[in-house]
Amino acid sequence: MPKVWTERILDDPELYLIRIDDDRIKYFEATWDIPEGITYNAYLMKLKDTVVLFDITKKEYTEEFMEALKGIVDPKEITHIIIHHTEPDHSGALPAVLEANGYRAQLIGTSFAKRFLEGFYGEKVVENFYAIKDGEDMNIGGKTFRFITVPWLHWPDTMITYVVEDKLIFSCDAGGGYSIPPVIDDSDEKVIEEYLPHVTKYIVTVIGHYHKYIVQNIKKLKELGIVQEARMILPGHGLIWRKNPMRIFEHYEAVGAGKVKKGKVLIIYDSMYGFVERRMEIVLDELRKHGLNPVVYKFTDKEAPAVSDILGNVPDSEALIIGASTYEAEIHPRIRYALYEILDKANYEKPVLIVGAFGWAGVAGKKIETLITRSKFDHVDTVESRGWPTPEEEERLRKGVRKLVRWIS
Ligand SMILES: Cc1cc2nc3c(=O)[nH]c(=O)nc-3n(C[C@H](O)[C@H](O)[C@H](O)COP(=O)(O)O)c2cc1C
Repeated sequence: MPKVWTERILDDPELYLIRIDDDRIKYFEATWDIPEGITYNAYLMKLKDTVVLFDITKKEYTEEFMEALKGIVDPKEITHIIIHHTEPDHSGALPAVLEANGYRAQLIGTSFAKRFLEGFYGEKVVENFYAIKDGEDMNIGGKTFRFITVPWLHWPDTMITYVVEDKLIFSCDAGGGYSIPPVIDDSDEKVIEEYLPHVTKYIVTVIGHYHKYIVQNIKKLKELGIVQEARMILPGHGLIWRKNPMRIFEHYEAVGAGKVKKGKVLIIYDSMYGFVERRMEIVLDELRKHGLNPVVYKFTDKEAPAVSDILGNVPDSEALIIGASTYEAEIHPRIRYALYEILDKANYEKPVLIVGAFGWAGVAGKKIETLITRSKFDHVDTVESRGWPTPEEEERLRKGVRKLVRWIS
């Protein structure tokens, strides 16, 4: 059974969090390994003669959500449902909520959201849907609700709500992260330190494909002045930010821009029988001589790290070293997949050194080089050879690392 939190988080206005801790999930979006789990956060605000529900939850947790909701309000009393983003982890239980509500509530979202909801759940769900314009203000229960579109954070339908008088930002996916924090907000520094790497992993795997929009949209919100003055940021996943609301958007900006941790070098390689591995031992030795901090992920016959974890380590790395064997005239399949995702989700301007091993005709190194050259990454060197590395090969590898070190510095 997932833990369900129904917490009153503000008295004025009367605001509740309904958080479902999904500890059953293994692969977010049927792709990203998240043994750390995820939470789905919805919020409910009671105002004068008005009850506003912000987002919902995943279909799988409809029963738990309805029970929690009924503990706070009679669903028939809900007058407005704000849909920030229609992805079914936030909207799956919408038909059940509307059913219990007798279809009285007005839905509010972008015109994209209306189209998507109709496609997901049918016409009836959007019969009473109001499509907002970017920056539009609506008076709801005596408060000014400002709706601001933030396209591609993380779908084209996405918007946030700013409750002007109370300076509250309901931000849905933006500001969210993986894992199930043991508390609901940012009051404990230790919790935040453990949580932020899960936020980075979430940003890269979920929004990474659109990471330039992270920077653009936060700039837009800053120009509107609302990030700086926000009293609370209330995302659709993970911690609520009320002690230092700016901090989560600063973290998003840093990841979006690929802000580096000095000295961190991400190393990814496969090795079936130890030939690439031997090369990487030489590379690691040379890196350490230069005082760099390697973070290593390797695919062998004993281990296969999650690509989601590798992706989470790209944004703050100063450089990448990719090692691969040639496999049936291709890049080894594990590295092929990891690289494909890096280029799609974590395509940053960072230097890359390529290391390859082959049996009869090297292909992997050249193929990786072509992919890197066409991406935002900078190609530093490719060192590829047959079988066990000779002393000359060892020197070529060390030279490649020194070139990378010079590039970084
Ligand atoms: C299934 C398989 C397919 C391979 N295909 C190729 C190939 O197409 N071309 C090549 O030159 N070597 C090929 N090799 C040889 C490896 O690339 C070579 O042994 C390399 O040194 C392996 O490094 P590793 O033990 O670190 O994985 C293949 C090896 C295996 C096991």
